[in-house]
Amino acid sequence: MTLFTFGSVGLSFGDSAILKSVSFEMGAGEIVTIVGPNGSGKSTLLRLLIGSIAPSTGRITCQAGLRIGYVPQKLALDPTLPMTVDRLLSLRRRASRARVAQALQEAGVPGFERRQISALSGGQLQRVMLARALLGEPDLLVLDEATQGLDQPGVAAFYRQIEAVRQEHGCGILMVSHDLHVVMSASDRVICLNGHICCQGTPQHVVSAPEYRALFGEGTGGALALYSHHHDHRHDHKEGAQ
Ligand SMILES: Nc1ncnc2c1ncn2[C@@H]1O[C@H](COP(=O)(O)OP(=O)(O)OP(=O)(O)O)[C@@H](O)[C@H]1O
Repeated sequence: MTLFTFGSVGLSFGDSAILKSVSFEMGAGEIVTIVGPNGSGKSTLLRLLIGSIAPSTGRITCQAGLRIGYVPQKLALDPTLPMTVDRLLSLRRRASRARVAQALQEAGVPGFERRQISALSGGQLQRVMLARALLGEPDLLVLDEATQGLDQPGVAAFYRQIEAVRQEHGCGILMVSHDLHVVMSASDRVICLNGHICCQGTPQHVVSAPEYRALFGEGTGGALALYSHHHDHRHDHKEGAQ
């Protein structure tokens, strides 16, 4: 079953083409990761999917009644504002205590209802945000760099939680991430975006690219090698560029 389809989607802000002819689809229960350099349009693609902006060209089709749970990059909340976890979780929709407790349990922060948001660690806050997304019983979880600022064990633990959520709920998961080495193993498919889809495939396919070896131990330099593999085209996003 297809959750959504992007058909030749393009997006321009004024004169700048941010996304050009992006076509892909996601099946139920798939984990797909979008990687790409800064400013390559990853967050914009997610914003198109959740409907907060409309495409300039092309079409986005979603399965009828598709429920999307969105985990943002950061929570835009004044850290000095007193706010408990269960208050945050009930801001958007009312949920029973039992349901909140269950969502917190599934997200790996059981019993956190009375904690102050300002007193949570980065990893705990991301799990609370995951619990918030789970409350809507999503068919598709969308995560925008949800592990930014977490340390290496925190990142790995968060992805393990995501995989457990998929097993439990069978929801599809679409995420943007810079944690390439971790998402490679956790994803069914990786899409490299740079204004357009440069390449995509299974992690094994990507791993077989010689540049992937450069990812290990070479930090961002290695990661960026992935984006440039097999490129025989330009990235100036002008009309006519592939
Ligand atoms: N509302 C907007 N108006 C004008 N330009 C925008 C707007 N939103 C995003 N952009 C531009 O679109 C481009 C893509 O931004 P986007 O946030 O999608 O990139 P990204 O791949 O998620 O980057 P990063 O890895 O840095 O988070 C950037 O050049 C950005 O400046």
